[in-house]
Amino acid sequence: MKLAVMGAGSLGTIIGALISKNGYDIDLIDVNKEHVYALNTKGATLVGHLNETIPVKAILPSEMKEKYDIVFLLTKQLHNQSVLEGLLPYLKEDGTVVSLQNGIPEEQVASIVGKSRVVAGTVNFGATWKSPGVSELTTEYEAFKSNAFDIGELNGQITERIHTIQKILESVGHTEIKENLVGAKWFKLLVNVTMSGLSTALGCTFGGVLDNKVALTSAVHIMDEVIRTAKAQGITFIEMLGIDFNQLQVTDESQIPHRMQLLTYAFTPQRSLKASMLQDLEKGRKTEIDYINGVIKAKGLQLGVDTPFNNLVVDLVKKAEETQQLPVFEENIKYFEELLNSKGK
Ligand SMILES: NC(=O)C1=CN([C@@H]2O[C@H](COP(=O)(O)OP(=O)(O)OC[C@H]3O[C@@H](n4cnc5c(N)ncnc54)[C@H](OP(=O)(O)O)[C@@H]3O)[C@@H](O)[C@H]2O)C=CC1
Ligand SMILES: CC(C)(CO)C(=O)C(=O)O
Repeated sequence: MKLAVMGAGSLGTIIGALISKNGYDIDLIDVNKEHVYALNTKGATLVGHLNETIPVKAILPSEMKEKYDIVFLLTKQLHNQSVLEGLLPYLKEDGTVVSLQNGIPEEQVASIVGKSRVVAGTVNFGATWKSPGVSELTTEYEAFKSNAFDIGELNGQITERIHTIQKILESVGHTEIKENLVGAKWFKLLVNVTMSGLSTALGCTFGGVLDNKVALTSAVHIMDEVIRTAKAQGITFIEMLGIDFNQLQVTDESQIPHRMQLLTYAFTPQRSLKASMLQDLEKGRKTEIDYINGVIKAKGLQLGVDTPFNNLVVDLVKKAEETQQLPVFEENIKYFEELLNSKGK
């Protein structure tokens, strides 16, 4: 079985290396020449909550030769059209693309490679690319090992191929097959919209959001907007940490302190996480904001759900992209404070 990771960056380096270590034949495909060279000559060096160097085979997209059975898609969504069009000649007729990106990219992926060749999943840990050949695991080891991926078929069926993919991903960490894949993707979207989007807009870690009353109250409202948008489409989130997020819509102001407590409980173990979108801003790059908070803004508009907190996150992140200035917490928190005051919240 011939495997590939398409986009061996922060996550792809770790995932590709650990699958390779388990004896699978996997190519780590990436456009960064220096990174590809370092991976081939020195191996993949995993740091942070991991500490090992693993021999891997890395190639540039222009060096693809063989056809792949399974490709783990780990480039940023911004590049999906060109990445997938380039991959098409190298994907077997009965091959599969495992879309592991944040957001809800499956429709677009399917429109390029064909619906029957797509399965999807969520990555439940964080990683940061450090330098050529080196990637850092930013989630604590136990949390990473015990809850690495949720995966599933788009139609929720339990098939032989989803079991095969589960077995491969178990090389990295615990992998659950979800019949409610849409609910799993939307739960990850809720996390990304609420915590990654807001922390990026404020230029802080997840802990920075939890430690500030205005930020945490805003996070509750952002989460509420996601829940309302999901509900309007008939989407049911999977449960996480025994919490049913479907029940957390804010119908009365008095519920806000309880929601703040729940967010603190759920994300305290992730305090040190820095959203991948903030890492993009630090590198002077465009973020996936259109595919994360932008999805809620667009769907909210379409479905008649008001999403002012989420729209503010989109505006602030886009401003940072355009001006190439990193968000400053003390400046941007004022916009959220104004929004809270204007709503009398
Ligand atoms: N990092 C994290 O903690 C998490 C990220 N995710 C999601 O996973 C996905 C990947 O994220 P992440 O690993 O952070 O992203 P990175 O940007 O770190 O990695 C993507 C890699 O793909 C490379 N690349 C760009 N264009 C191409 C191309 N045409 N062909 C092959 N490789 C290409 C990039 O090279 P170059 O940098 O030179 O452009 C980079 O090395 C995203 O959707 C993200 O939202 C999900 C959970 C956690
Ligand atoms: C929440 C986090 C950090 C890890 O799952 C992530 O998905 C991201 O910021 O891209």
